[in-house]
Amino acid sequence: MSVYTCVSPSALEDFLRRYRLGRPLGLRGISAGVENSNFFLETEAGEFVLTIFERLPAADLPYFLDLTAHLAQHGIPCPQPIADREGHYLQQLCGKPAAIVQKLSGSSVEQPSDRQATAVGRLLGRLHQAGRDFPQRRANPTGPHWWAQTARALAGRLSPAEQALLDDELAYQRRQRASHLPQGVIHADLFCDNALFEGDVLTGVIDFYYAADDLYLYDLAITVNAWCSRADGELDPALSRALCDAYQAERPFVPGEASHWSTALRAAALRFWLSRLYDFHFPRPGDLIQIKDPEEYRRILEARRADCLLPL
Ligand SMILES: Nc1ncnc2c1ncn2[C@@H]1O[C@H](COP(=O)(O)OP(=O)(O)O)[C@@H](O)[C@H]1O
Ligand SMILES: N[C@@H](CCOP(=O)(O)O)C(=O)O
Repeated sequence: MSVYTCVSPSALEDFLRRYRLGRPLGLRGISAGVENSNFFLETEAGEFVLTIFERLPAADLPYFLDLTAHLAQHGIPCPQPIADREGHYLQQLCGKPAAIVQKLSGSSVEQPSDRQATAVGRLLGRLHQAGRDFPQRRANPTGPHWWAQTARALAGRLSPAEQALLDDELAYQRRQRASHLPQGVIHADLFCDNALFEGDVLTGVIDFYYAADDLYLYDLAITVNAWCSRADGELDPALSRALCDAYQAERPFVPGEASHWSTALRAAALRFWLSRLYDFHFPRPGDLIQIKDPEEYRRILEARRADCLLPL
């Protein structure tokens, strides 16, 4: 659970006066999430989610909020940001940037079914298409440059086996070239806890705070690793097929993407192994902090390396 900032009742009252949402009726810290402090907020106007941005660069926040608004306007089920009385999505609370967004119905699943994987694949394909005419650009801050920087920060803290795996994978990824493949706005963190369902119906996708420009295939690989990996790191072939087929029905692959698939899966595994290692070795202070297990992503990375010619 991650709540890094406590909000007093008077601070909340002052904050809400800047919106047309009436008075606060309740505020409850949310038990999931890693990056931001999130709260379910009830006001006289209904239920919302309040996010206090803890470590995202302030200059990037309009991008996330404008992107979510753009996708919502293009039919993607995601939380429409709520504008304040002056029409701004971004405000300040407890001296930090903050925003209120629409609360979506549904809840996340831990063990997705084939139908749920299909719904996620279709949604991701639609999201990539809907992002095509979003005018703002954002380079991916957790790309290869960040991998190398994070690896340097972790030096001396890893076991010899972890260090050897990391060095070898970084060297492998440095030799790959993919800049000719289709790119655009990607979600970049479409894990099971970032999709909401009612039964098999996908009611929403949330948490666009890693969204950026990068390869669509890499986003699909992040999603497949997150949704279709077994406890031992191996892919569940039926789930993976369901998700990828549904994705391709929305955005068919171009030549060259299939042959890059295995590299994309490895890159996606490496990225989350690194961030989890970093959070494990450099935990942040806070009231309710959730640290995700790096070992899960080490197993996924090992399994994708062993399956190095995995067909798409
Ligand atoms: N708009 C929303 N509607 C409903 N629930 C939400 C919404 N936004 C966040 N949540 C809940 O809050 C949790 C954490 O949100 P998330 O954006 O993933 O946090 P973080 O950015 O810290 O990772 C989610 O798993 C979900 O349960
Ligand atoms: N999904 C990532 C961590 C990022 O946290 P989120 O709560 O913002 O999705 C992981 O599982 O490592």
